[in-house]
Amino acid sequence: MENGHTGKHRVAVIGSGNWGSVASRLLASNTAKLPSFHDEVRMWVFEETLPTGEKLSESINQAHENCKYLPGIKLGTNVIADPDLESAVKDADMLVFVTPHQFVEGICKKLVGKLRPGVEAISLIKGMEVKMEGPCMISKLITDTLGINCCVLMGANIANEIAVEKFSEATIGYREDKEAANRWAKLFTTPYFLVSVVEDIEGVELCGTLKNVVAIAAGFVDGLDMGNNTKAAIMRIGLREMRAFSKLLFPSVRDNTFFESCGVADLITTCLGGRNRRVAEAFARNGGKRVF
Ligand SMILES: NC(=O)c1ccc[n+]([C@@H]2O[C@H](COP(=O)([O-])OP(=O)(O)OC[C@H]3O[C@@H](n4cnc5c(N)ncnc54)[C@H](O)[C@@H]3O)[C@@H](O)[C@H]2O)c1
Ligand SMILES: O=P(O)(O)OC[C@H](O)CO
Repeated sequence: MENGHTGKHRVAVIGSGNWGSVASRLLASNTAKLPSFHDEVRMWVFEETLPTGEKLSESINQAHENCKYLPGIKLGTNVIADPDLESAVKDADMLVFVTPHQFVEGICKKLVGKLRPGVEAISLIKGMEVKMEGPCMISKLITDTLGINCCVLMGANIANEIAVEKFSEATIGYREDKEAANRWAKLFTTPYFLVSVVEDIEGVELCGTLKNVVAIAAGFVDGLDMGNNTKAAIMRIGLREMRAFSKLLFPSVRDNTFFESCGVADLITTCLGGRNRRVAEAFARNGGKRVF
């Protein structure tokens, strides 16, 4: 697959929160170096007005920094913030979805009929839609709404650590199209971000989704000062339940996927340092009442 205009792939990132900004930075460092990609990474920004009165997208383009979601880190001059969704994706043939999961359906509906032919997608979103008919994976939502192939990238990836180039691993899950998955792996791999590829899209995506539930339990354990042994038990039993639940939803899910970065490693990092753990700890320490 090649982009018709220049022969180079063009990347757009849909989302500019903490992980969206870090992913854009990482991708832009690679597109600047790899000859098969156009330098520029367009990053769609859900527009906000900052306390200074400035628009977030303008501030990003001026300072090359997302002062709200990733303060203190330069994104690279080739990351261009764009508050107009249609304009952000119009030339792209590689789309990275990285918004909170609850916004994806609305975004996809706005993109119907607006994409170039042959576009490929990848989802970095850890979550699922729960509909009346049952759970729906985000990659499937993207594929069904837009009629495009969609891989997933999950892993032990606390964004603030990747922002300062601390070593991390990640797992790309794909269905059938290994060539597309390898292209994504090339685009994401850096010396500090090591990506592996597995043919188990549901397994990889469910790991990224379900570990959040276990992390909340781990946060309760911390908030109740129950100790490390109890927390380890929660993580072990949680991993076993993640596997059982995943296989119940998709019998094709592979055991080995739970030993990739997207599985046990993401579970550990989220239960140690993730936001889901933190929020649950704060809730428990506050006697089960809302903190904010
Ligand atoms: N932060 C991490 O360390 C991390 C790591 C791996 C995966 N993830 C996953 O990445 C996804 C995105 O998380 P994040 O950390 O980049 O976001 P975030 O929680 O830092 O920020 C929220 C984002 O949502 C945007 N937003 C608010 N209202 C919106 C709306 N109505 N429509 C569209 N966007 C809106 C905000 O502008 C902001 O960009 C999540 O699924 C998360 O689980 C996060
Ligand atoms: O901060 P959390 O809990 O959303 O977790 C962040 C990442 O998913 C860790 O891999």
